[in-house]
Amino acid sequence: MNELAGQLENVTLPVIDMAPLFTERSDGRAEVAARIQLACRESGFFYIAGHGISPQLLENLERVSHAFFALPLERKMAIAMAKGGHAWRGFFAVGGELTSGEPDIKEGLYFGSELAATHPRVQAGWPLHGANLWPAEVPELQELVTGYMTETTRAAAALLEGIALSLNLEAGYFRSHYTADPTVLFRIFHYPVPDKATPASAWGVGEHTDYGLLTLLAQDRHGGLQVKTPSGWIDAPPVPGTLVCNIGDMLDRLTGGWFRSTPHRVRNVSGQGRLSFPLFFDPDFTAEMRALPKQAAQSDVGESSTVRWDGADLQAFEGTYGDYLLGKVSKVFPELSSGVLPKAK
Ligand SMILES: O=C(O)CCC(=O)C(=O)O
Ligand SMILES: [Fe+2]
Repeated sequence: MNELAGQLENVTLPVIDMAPLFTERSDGRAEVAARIQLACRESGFFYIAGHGISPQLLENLERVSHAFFALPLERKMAIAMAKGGHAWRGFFAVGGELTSGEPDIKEGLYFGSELAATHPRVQAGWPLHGANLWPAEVPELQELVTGYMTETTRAAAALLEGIALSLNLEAGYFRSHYTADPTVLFRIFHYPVPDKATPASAWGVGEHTDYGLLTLLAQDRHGGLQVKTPSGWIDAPPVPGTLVCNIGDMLDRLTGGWFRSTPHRVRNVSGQGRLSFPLFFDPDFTAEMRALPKQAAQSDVGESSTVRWDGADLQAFEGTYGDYLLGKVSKVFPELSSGVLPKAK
């Protein structure tokens, strides 16, 4: 951790070394779990070190992603999301996503678990299930994205064991109840330098919370991510070698608000194009969302747990994770969803 020390001066969120979660050492695991518990209750955001993801892989992914976004718009549109249909994959242009009702100043690529046309869920026409779209001009992207998703999913699964321990549940609790067949979505975002036509009030990503269990975010050196804390908005600047981790609405729902799904937003003021790489490690599409068993520590839920950034009553949600996700997706991509998604709750 020493080499990090100098980088941490402007960082107020905790950095948690999760390496003990990859071992059998119960004392080390308990210590990590205690730190996770504190972070999830305080802000729902922390950095993870010791995640096991190859820095070389991330470096290559960054280089190749820049090459993709530098293509002319019409070449990027060759894999536009509309062509991914139900699977919800491919490219969207700046202004194409409305995270909190207004167009975001970002473009991006959507990926997910690769499912063949013969997979029963694809055959049955399930939304958000299917094959990824890959750009012909940047062939290296496929192997890099696939490798990054594999490594980051492994880190997320280990981290979820730490979260289970932090809730007095057995380490495998979430795996056996919620993530045996997880919903894994991965995105690459490019936040361009705002041009003269961009209103000063516009956001790269508007204020929102994430939908599922865990988000693991790699960001390049430019920064711009802000997190809402009880004492106001704070920056979550890049810390080399770490990822930002935050918990989503479903962990908030499962813990009755004891763990926070915290609003965040992005504005790129670096003067250069910014890349970020969020991976969402979420429950099975079919998993029913209800409160955790009683032994999960969740006794002193404060009032803030019921007052949400979007006015929604998260604790009242009942249904599967798929229901929840489709409801969200149809709001952030209204145009696309009207054609391809079944009516969501
Ligand atoms: O780009 C970032 O730093 C954050 C992206 C984000 O919040 C999201 O994709 O949910
Ligand atoms: Fe987010």
